[in-house]
Amino acid sequence: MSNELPQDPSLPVVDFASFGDGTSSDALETGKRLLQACKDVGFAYLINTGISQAQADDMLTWSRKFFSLPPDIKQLAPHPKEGWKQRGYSGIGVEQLSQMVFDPNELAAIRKNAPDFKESFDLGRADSPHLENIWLPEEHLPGFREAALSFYYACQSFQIEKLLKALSLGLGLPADYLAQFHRNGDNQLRLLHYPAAPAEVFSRGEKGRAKAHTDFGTATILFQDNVSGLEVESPSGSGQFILVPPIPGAIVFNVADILMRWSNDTLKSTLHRVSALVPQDGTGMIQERYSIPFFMGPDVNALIDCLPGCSNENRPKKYEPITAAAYIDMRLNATYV
Ligand SMILES: O=C(O)CCC(=O)C(=O)O
Ligand SMILES: [Fe+2]
Repeated sequence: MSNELPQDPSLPVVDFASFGDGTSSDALETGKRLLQACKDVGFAYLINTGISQAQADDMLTWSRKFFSLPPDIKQLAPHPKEGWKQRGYSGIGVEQLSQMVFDPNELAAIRKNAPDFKESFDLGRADSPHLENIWLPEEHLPGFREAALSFYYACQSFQIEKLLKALSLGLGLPADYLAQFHRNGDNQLRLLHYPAAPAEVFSRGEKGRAKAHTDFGTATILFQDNVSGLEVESPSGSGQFILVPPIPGAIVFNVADILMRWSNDTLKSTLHRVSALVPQDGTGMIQERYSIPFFMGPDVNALIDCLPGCSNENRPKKYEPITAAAYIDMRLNATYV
């Protein structure tokens, strides 16, 4: 796999080339480096993960094919109404507004309410007892199901065999420590498509790509096509956002909210967003963008209690233990009030 690393990448780079099965001193070094990135920024570029750029490109090509299908076909795999059932196809938010709003207050209200201008398809493991995948009838896109599941399992293998081990080692814990809370594979692969649109609909705030947010689960890895847009809040505390452009061969990693709580806020779940960047091609159009996050979550019955080594006299435990299920319920209730 080729890594054309820029001179001064905007995030720390963590190299898994010599991680092996997580037992060597090199593996410990990788874990420490990853942990430092989690403390400093909450984000990193990962290279030599074992998931090749060719695999990611192949999945991005499937994603393009999927989203190019007619809307009524995509609707044959509809996302359930219950927001927590993260499976199947979600269409682009219904357009809410006229192009002719100039009142600043009205515009501010619209900006706040404008749905993200994107469509998505979610899937998980094939054998979940409580959350089944929702597929298109196979004849509409033969091979899609198999390709998507195989990519899902490639991400999960990296998660279990390397990433959670590296995090555990970095935290000074046995390599398999975090994996024991991730036995059921409650993860989610999301194909995302941000359609092209004229630049002014973004600059006027009528459409956005993804508003600033943190992710819910343990951690996320993200594959992007070659259209930039992901931005991460600067650790300087200035409130500014740093562009995280795609680097061929590199995967973007971030800590999510459960891991931040679990680590007594030692590791950071950092705000990030997707902006519509105006290309310098004079067309005035914002290019479409495809990305694929893999959201990792602990088993629903896992007890999220301060990890060993993350609290002491000077840094007392901030949070009560909570099961992952109760935590997620709490967050969803806060979102949909
Ligand atoms: O599309 C991207 O690059 C990031 C998406 C994201 O942050 C999310 O879906 O949580
Ligand atoms: Fe995110």
